[in-house]
Amino acid sequence: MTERTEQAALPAENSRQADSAGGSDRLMVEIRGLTKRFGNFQALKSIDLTIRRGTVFGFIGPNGAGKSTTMAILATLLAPDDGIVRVDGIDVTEDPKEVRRRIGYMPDFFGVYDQFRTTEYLHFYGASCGIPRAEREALIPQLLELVNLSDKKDAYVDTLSRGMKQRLCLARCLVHDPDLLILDEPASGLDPRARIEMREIMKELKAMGKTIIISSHILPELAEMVDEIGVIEQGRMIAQGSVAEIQHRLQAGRILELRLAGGAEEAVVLLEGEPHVGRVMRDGQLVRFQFAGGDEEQAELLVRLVERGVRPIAFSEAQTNLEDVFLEMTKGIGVKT
Ligand SMILES: Nc1ncnc2c1ncn2[C@@H]1O[C@H](COP(=O)(O)OP(=O)(O)OP(=O)(O)O)[C@@H](O)[C@H]1O
Repeated sequence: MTERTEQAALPAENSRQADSAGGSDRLMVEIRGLTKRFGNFQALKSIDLTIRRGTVFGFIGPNGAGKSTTMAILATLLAPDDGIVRVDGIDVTEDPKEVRRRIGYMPDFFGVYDQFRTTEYLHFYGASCGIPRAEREALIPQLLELVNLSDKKDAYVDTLSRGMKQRLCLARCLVHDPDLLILDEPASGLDPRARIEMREIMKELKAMGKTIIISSHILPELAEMVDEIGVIEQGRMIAQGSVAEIQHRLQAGRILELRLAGGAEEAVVLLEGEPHVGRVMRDGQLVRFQFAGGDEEQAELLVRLVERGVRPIAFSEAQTNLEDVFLEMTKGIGVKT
């Protein structure tokens, strides 16, 4: 864990600069050659990472891979040693104040002031962001509703469950309506129900047009809510892309599934003689095989199989989940689940 103060991530004021270039193709996060050292230890080794506006980005990697360090640099809490880090086109070292206006950062530890009631807590943060009381009066009930805490508006923070405290921290991150949310393990330590709730909130935030970076070890949870993933391992980015793209890259092609009306053994023999086909596996009348060709080759393959008497009931791409991909990529490295 990196040492830092979460307070420092709060924006100095609420005033939002006029949205610059506009358009969803604009990069919300641009990281090039990012390097970070702690003494002699190199925690980040020339990381490249880009995230387009409106993307929900899952940042995954085993313990100590460098996720929190990268996120703390994006949140302007740690200084990079080398490389370029921009949020919405603004360099984190050149203009950290302007970056802070655009981000909401939720660290992987959360300090909440237990003596506050939830509403007071949000007023406190809202005030420190420079939001006038009248605006806060209208905003805070909306935020509490968004994070499903309306019924806890008068509760003392120390009476909230862990999941509720997480959601309150999330509401706090949203007080100044940031464009980019940086959420370090928002689902960690939550029970399954609380995780589902967190996932639903992420969906709402995405619908509101926020760009979100979520780090997690809870991979199936991430798979359902992210558009893209980046895998980091020992301070290096080892992959970035959509879940499907990364699966393809990892498997050097796709896994196809052929469900047959009969004749699976003959189909296996035919497939083994086909170009682009790798390992072929059979389970009854279900045949699965690795396929390194593109869509066109896949269509031609099906035509040839049918011409040679194969009778498919279904022909589709097999679903593999994000957890399989991640474990495959980080084989041999301690993975916290
Ligand atoms: N302040 C620090 N001083 C020295 N080493 C640090 C410091 N902060 C982080 N590190 C080291 O840098 C590496 C990356 O840590 P980081 O917290 O970014 O990993 P992580 O991927 O977030 O892991 P986790 O999932 O366990 O939080 C680790 O080896 C960690 O021990």
